[in-house]
Amino acid sequence: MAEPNDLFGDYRLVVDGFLREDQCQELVDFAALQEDKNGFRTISILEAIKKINESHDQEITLRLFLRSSSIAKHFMQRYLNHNLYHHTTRIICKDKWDGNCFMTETGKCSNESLPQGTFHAITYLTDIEKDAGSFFPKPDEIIIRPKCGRMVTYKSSDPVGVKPFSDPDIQRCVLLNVFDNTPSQDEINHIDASLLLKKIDQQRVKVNSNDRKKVLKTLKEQGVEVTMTSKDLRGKERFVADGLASDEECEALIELANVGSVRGDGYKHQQGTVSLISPHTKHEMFQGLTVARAAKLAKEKVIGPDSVDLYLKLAEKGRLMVEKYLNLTRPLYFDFTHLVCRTAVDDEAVDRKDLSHPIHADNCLLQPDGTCLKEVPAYIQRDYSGIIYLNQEFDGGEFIFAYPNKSEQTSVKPKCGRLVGFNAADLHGVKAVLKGQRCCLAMWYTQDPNFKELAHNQAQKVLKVVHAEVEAEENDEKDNESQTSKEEGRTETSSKDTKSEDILGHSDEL
Ligand SMILES: O=C(O)CCC(=O)C(=O)O
Ligand SMILES: [Fe+2]
Repeated sequence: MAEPNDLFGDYRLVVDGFLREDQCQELVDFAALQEDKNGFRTISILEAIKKINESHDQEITLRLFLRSSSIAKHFMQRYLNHNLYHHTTRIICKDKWDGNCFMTETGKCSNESLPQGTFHAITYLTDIEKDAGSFFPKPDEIIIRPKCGRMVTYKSSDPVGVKPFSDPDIQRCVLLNVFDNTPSQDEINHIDASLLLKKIDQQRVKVNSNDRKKVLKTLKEQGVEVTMTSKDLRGKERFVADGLASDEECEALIELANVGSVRGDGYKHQQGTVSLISPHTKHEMFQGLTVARAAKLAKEKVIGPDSVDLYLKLAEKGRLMVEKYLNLTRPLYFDFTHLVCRTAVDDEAVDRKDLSHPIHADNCLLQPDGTCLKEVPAYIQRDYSGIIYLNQEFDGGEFIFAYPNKSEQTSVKPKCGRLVGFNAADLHGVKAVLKGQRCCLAMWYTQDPNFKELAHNQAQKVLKVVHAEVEAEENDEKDNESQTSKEEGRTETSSKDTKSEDILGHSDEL
């Protein structure tokens, strides 16, 4: 954090870490469809409300939009130690700026517009290496580099400009928050937006409680069957269901995990560096693939889109089963989804006393006295967990529920298509994987829509584009082939079939 002294001016602050990359991307995409006459893509809270009223599709993005500007407001209030109100809240994206006037962050030349409100907070949504910085011209010029999640604040009367940029690869997007000491329309828009979201929540609860039987029936028809109940597992909200995935599906996902996953993925924050070795035990290797990374790899054509479709589809099946079987009236949302494999490093290490994953709860910090503290850094928003296993060809690796003294209570043997669903506060762990590789799809769910993982929606959008590209390539290929066969006569027609099969085969490969 850079403070006013470093920045030569009162109320000038630069603070990093307000948004993650996926959140920046989501807000950039939200503004993408709204181009105004000056070449800006921009959306306000009021325009967002209209959009959500037309279709609830992007309700989750509105939540993020509201939350991001509320966090900025709370931060400023804390810093200034007095109340503030929203005056203007807008996402603004621009592709180039020729610098023909002193342009402010609102996109207007400074001589065209009077500064509005009392304080400005600009949160960058895109990373820009050169040009396009914000700058304080006085007393000495200071340039701030745009970077996703970085917020710069200043007094509205403090002149701040935007440096010109023309590189076609640059898109400069910011979340503009103007605050004032008295409430105005924008503050009311924020309240209206929150009420709209509450209404959507209530509707969802209503629909949710009505469709339980139907969904469970459909899942049953698809071969899903509960094989261990809460009684068998000696806990209130626990079950095991089989038949969620076929052998082919399990194989495809294991292959996806092995091709696309990053060793140590998901645990970088604990380790400092990415490591081959599991964060839980030195006898195992740990690799994981997030939904966001899977979508990225599909976009880069490293993996086929079908395997990512399958990843999302299976996760959704698991989510539905946990929500419906446990009869939860408030919907479950993905908080985090991870395709994970654990592999024994040394198949000979048979007398291991360690666990593959020590006894823990997914939403609190287990204390030596057996109590569990629901405090950050635990993921306290997580309410339920679900693990779908993908194989059984390994030694050890049983999932166990545990007593507060960490001793084993009940155990579940993984196998392809088996789901274990449980309350995220239940103590559990994984026994050592003694030989081979153990893969599963791990899911953590929340009932707070504000924590809904953005990656699933973002991945769906990416997959739509990738599928369209693959289809277009296939059609091009077919056109070329039919052109060639027309030119070369009937003898060549068989090669056309082989070719299109190749392409399909390739996209189906993973
Ligand atoms: O893989 C399993 O069976 C459980 C893993 C687990 O509990 C976790 O990752 O939090
Ligand atoms: Fe866990």
